[in-house]
Amino acid sequence: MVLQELGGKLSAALRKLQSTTVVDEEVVKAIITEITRALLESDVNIKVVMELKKNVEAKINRSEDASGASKKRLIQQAVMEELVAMLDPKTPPYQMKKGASNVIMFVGLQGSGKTTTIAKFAHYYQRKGWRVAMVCADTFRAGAFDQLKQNATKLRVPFYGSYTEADPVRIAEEGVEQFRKDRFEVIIVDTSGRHKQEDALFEEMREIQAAVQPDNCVFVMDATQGQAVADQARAFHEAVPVGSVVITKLDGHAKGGGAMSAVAATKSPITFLGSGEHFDDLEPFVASSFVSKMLGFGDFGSLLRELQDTNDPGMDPKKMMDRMTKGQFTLRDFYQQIQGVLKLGPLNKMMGGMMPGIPDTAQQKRFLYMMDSMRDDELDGKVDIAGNEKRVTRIARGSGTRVEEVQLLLRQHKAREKVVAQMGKSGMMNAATDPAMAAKMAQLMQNPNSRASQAAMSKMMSPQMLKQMGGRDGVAKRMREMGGMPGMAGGGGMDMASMMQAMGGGGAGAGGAGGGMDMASIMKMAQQMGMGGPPGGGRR
Ligand SMILES: Nc1nc2c(ncn2[C@@H]2O[C@H](COP(=O)(O)OP(=O)(O)OP(=O)(O)O)[C@@H](O)[C@H]2O)c(=O)[nH]1
Repeated sequence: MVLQELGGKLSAALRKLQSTTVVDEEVVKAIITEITRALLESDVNIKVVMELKKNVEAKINRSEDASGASKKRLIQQAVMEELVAMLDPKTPPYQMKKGASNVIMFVGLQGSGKTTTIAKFAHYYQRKGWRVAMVCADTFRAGAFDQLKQNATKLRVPFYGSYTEADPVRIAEEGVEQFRKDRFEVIIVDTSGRHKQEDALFEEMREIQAAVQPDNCVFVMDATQGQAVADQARAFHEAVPVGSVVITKLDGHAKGGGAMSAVAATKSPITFLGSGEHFDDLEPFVASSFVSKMLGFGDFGSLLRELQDTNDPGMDPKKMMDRMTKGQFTLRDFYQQIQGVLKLGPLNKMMGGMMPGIPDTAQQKRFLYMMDSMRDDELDGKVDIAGNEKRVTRIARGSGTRVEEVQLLLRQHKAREKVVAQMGKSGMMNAATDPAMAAKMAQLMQNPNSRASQAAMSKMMSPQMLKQMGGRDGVAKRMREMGGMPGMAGGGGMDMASMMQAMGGGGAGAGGAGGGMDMASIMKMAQQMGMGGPPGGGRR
């Protein structure tokens, strides 16, 4: 997770709200001051910070007479919205077209992390099942071709380049032509960087751009310089049609917030963030999800996007739901579920708190390692492992765990399988995946403090679930808590109600992950199975 420090400071300021009962002018002022300071410390431009402050204050002042609880929510919502607005240039980025040749030219200064990012980018699309190839048109830096070649070989991605040809335009043209002919879907062109912005670099970029006619120019930029990158971003933007930006080296860097807001100000959409030196360290960027995650509110949006994007047919969430409605629950399903829970972050903890007997995060991860050592037929429940001592020992050894732990995993899986089988038989699973029910729950969550909503919510639950939640009072308490949670009760595109509706509706945006991923089913399944959340995305 990038920008931890800033996130920690911002959420600490917001958490103060939770502990105060009286929200008077002084409290509001103190919180806004803390947020302002946190942003300035992460090098966000002072003008941008002042604008944000002004907007938050205006939003709060507009509803002067709001009561304590709703005022808290209002402040949290306003902060969320303003942070999202700061990072979202509202310019749609280039959309990759499946089945066509998308030529993507990467530009950036030397050392910005361009070549590394290209490998991450290739890996990202490759994992999703796209046919990827790379062209090295960086003839300026000695060793650039070797670096790209090494990465491409590790990733098993075809590459094109030359040790002898000195003309980058010619290499780019030839490489792209060959890969177009071979119908590659993502053709990445690496171009040279220079130590600083100079005319020769921009001229070369323009020539390559004219020769290969890329569908998108991705500008790679190093975050460590903070807001100072604004000039650089503008200069590249003027030289070539930059369609998206990747910001690198955001891992633990104090100035990241400055770089991100500076880029957003140039109206170039940020599409990915680099957060380390490994191929996996690339996070797709969506402002609302990012802010929500940064503040520690969990990130349903990107979880669902991952679910939709997953390319492994065994990990298809729709198929998983289909199987579950039939009462089947394989180890592979268990794997997906644990992954989903792990991705929920703090929300995992919150939901976990509702249910006893949930393995902690470390144990969940060890379960994943064990399942990584299993064969497909074992994951798919075609053969039994529990009775095969040799396999249990082998799996323990392969995953660096103990035999008893593998047995624990198998027992936990069996227990869940039993519950799903029962639910499947009773038809409860079908009710749980009913979008109308999700919409109704969403509506009720809009008034978490109303006694009528609490009663209606209780009525929607099965007697066992109601009992588990501590009866009507327990449901009321849970609703109030969720309603009072920032990001849950509205705003920032992350509110519980619209999330439920989106997921339940199965339509646009985050929803539609097989139509079966509504909040009601997630909550219900979580309740029934002693787990914390929805099934997770593709397996690594
Ligand atoms: N911590 C961290 N390091 C990164 C990240 N991205 C790249 N790097 C490191 O930054 C250094 C420069 O990256 P390169 O990819 O070689 O740089 P480049 O921009 O391709 O350089 P040119 O090809 O000369 O333009 C390398 O040591 C990378 O490992 C990131 O997201 N986080």
